[in-house]
Amino acid sequence: MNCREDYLEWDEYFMATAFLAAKRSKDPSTQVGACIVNEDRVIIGVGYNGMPKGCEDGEFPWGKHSDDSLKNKYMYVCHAELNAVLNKNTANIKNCKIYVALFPCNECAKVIIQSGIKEVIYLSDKHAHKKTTVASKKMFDAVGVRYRQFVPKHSKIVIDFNQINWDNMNQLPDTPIKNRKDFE
Ligand SMILES: Nc1nc(=O)n([C@H]2C[C@H](O)[C@@H](COP(=O)(O)O)O2)cc1CO
Ligand SMILES: [Zn+2]
Repeated sequence: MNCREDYLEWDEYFMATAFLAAKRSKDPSTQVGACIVNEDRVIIGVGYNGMPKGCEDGEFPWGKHSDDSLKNKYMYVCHAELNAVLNKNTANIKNCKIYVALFPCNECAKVIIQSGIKEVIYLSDKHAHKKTTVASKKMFDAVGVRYRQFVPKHSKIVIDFNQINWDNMNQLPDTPIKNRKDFE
């Protein structure tokens, strides 16, 4: 029997991991995820945008349009890239890659550079016109951090929790495992 052909490629897998992490975000307008991968293609850190630990939802705002900046999320929220770096489960992340849904802002660019990450793979550069993004690219270019856009082959990857209960191996019709004996 031949191997499956519709398995995820590495870039798809790591970007999908970043997007899955983003599902944890409580930000009502933009959910961002990030995934750090080492030279052996092992995931060593994942993060999403959220309030600092202990800064409770009731006390900190998720809005962004108040004239009082203390009442906007931007003062408080930790970006996905920062959390992924802080969550890393190994001391050394030199030469790692970071997969992230949005191009990193200038503050995260500093963190990425200081941590030794050498490549940024992003999906969207929708803030390319903003100075924060221009500053990020200026720093990445200066220090030789590579960046490239990930262009997905599929616009969706579906996770079906039920699929594990079906017998795909033998290409049987949608058959629950409990009825498997019927086909053996
Ligand atoms: N690279 C990024 N990583 C992130 O985690 N974020 C977060 C910060 C905010 O929580 C949200 C952006 O909010 P908004 O301005 O689109 O409503 O995404 C934003 C960017 C964009 O630079
Ligand atoms: Zn950032």
